[in-house]
Amino acid sequence: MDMKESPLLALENATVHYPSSPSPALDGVDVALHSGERVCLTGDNGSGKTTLLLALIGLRPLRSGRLLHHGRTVADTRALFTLRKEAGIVFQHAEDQLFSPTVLEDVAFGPLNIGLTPPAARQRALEILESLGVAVLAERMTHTLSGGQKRMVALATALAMRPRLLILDEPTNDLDAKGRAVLEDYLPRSGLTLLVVSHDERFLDALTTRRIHLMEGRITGGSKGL
Ligand SMILES: Nc1ncnc2c1ncn2[C@@H]1O[C@H](COP(=O)(O)OP(=O)(O)OP(=O)(O)O)[C@@H](O)[C@H]1O
Repeated sequence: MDMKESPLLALENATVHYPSSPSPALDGVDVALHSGERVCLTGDNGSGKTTLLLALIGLRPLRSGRLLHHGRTVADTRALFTLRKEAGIVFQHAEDQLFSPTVLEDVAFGPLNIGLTPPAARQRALEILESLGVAVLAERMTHTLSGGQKRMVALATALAMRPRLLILDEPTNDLDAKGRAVLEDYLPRSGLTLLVVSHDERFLDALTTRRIHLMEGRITGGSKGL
């Protein structure tokens, strides 16, 4: 197989079950994400969007089917680790991923963890906060931020790891028009491969290049990218 042609991430015939639920949350899903694409994932509440995001980065185990990273099955912890280095995620509830006392410490945490020196990590964190227009928040206590500010900071923590792929679950929730405009400007210019779950049609139109639609755990519309 020509590895250049392989999608960055793909699921093949993927099925996910939650123990407490009789019907599958994902039911035989085939989907592929190629480098440079900006894909949106739509569907009703409970249709499986978040489950699909989690399955794509190996955070939700498959009952059957395969997860592929650059065309190779993600079959062990090492493969999962390599995948996670490339893929950042910002959860629907942004505060779930903020845990340091200050904004700057939170954004610098990942870079420090992968071995940057404290000054280099601080510099990287400041640059990212600056590029998202929220450098003024750097010294703020994280728990005092507004919902929209928390969302921007959570995005900064993901970007600080310099992922190739960014997965965003309802990124415009709590954002005002200015925050939304920053994302609409920054994300396409970043060159990142994007997978975005959103009900915000205007935002999706401005940002994404392809659409996938889920219904009751199955892909029923858009293009699977296969
Ligand atoms: N931890 C869990 N335990 C049991 N069932 C779950 C769990 N998480 C999700 N589900 C169920 O799996 C199905 C898909 O949920 P999921 O959160 O993926 O949907 P969604 O499309 O992201 O929904 P929303 O738009 O409301 O965020 C739903 O029926 C949901 O109730």
